[in-house]
Amino acid sequence: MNKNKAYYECADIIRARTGMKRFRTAAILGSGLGSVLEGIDKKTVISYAELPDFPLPKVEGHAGNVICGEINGVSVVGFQGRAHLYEGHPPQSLLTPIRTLKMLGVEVLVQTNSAGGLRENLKPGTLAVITDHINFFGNIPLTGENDAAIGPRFFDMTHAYSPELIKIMKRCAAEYCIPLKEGVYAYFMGPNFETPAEIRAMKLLGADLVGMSTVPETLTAVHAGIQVAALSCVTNYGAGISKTPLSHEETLAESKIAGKKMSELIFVKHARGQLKGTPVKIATVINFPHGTGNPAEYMETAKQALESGADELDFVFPYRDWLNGNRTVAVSKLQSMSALRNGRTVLKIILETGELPDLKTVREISDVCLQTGIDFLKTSTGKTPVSASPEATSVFLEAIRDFGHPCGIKPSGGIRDYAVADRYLSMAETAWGKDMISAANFRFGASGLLDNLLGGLSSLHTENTVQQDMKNISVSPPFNNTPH
Ligand SMILES: O=P(O)(O)O[C@H]1O[C@H](CO)[C@@H](O)[C@H]1O
Ligand code: HPA
Repeated sequence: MNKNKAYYECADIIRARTGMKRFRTAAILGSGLGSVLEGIDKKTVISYAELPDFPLPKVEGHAGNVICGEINGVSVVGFQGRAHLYEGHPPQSLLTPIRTLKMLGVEVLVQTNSAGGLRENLKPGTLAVITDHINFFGNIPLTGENDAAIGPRFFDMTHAYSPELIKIMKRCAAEYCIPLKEGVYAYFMGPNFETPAEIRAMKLLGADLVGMSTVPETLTAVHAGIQVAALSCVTNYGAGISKTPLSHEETLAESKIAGKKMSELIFVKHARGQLKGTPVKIATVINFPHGTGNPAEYMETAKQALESGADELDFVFPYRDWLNGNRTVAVSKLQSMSALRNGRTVLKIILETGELPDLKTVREISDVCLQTGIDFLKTSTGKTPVSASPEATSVFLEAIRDFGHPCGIKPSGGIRDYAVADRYLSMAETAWGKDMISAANFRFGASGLLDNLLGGLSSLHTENTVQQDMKNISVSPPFNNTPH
């Protein structure tokens, strides 16, 4: 290999600055997605400007930093932003970042980008894994003399986007209940967005996504023997499909939201890794937080959650349907959710009691839930002005006692200190009898309570119940807000 190439020097600088010799995995973070790796461990940030011959992005949303560190003990190097050919960079200048990765020992490159969606199911906000691409623009980084030490003159693109990595991405997304679509990415050089006719043509040719990046880097990486995976964040429908004019502002606004989902995918995984081998149970919220979700979508999410090993589902009762007079609709949604359970699933129903007009309604809905055979009545999502209340909890306790079959309760939302928690517990003891209360039928929504409990645990007479309960942690799917 020719030692004069700038990418050797870039790799040396990165090694020296980070003290890390080798990086296994790399990520390129597209428009507005630069924050995805912000939370990595042992972080070092190096500006592209410090690296010789590194093309500097000039577009907003591309910070131009190398961010290095570790995720779950795996060394990662990320590029916050990329240079695009439409910025006027010579195509060959895009070789430097990818070959720097090669010199650092990178085996897997995960690319992200913002893209237009060409199909109805690829609506803004969707994440899609790229399965292949279409490139009609000849001027790519590998045009010109070939460096045979890096890769062959002619190289195969049959599996440019590693089928193995695609499988892993899909598995991870399913595990963390992140809806993930897939599609073929059509590369346009830009900087203009495409015309409606171009979009129609691309659709006919089999494209699902469209964008102005990723392909030069994929080609350069595949040539160098690096495995590629790529994830598009759909920020808009393609021209002619979108009802509004396309703009980079829209790209940035949408990708900011999706960037959070991407980070959560990475860091929920991190948390999951840490929980491995512990008795901590995984619960996920469904139809959260308003109980107004699209049944097809939340049923799919619940299915995926169960397939991925979730132990518990916290379903927000469609209380707005109920309050609008559509009681049959609300009950049928509840029954469908209940029917989805496997033998070991714990189903908790969040009634959102603070939004119900009176205690009579709390009782009516509680009775319907009990007749459906659910496992816990839960007061609140914590997202409404009024959350758990002793009055609603008392109605739960009576309804369950009258029903005569086991069902637990979970006061949740706004319970922040153990004195208050203790009051709820005393209510349950009075209603059901002290010996009847256990972690199997009494829980708190503990997220705001946990630190306080840890401080005062030893003095609490219900130590065993609370400790047991703390083994049940709720993990919200990344598309939702965290439940309380
Ligand atoms: O592909 P990334 O770099 O994410 O950015 C996409 O967003 C920009 C257009 O808004 C274009 O650069 C397009 O390619
Ligand atoms: N076309 C090209 N690039 C894009 C688009 C698009 O519709 N959206 C985001 N990047």
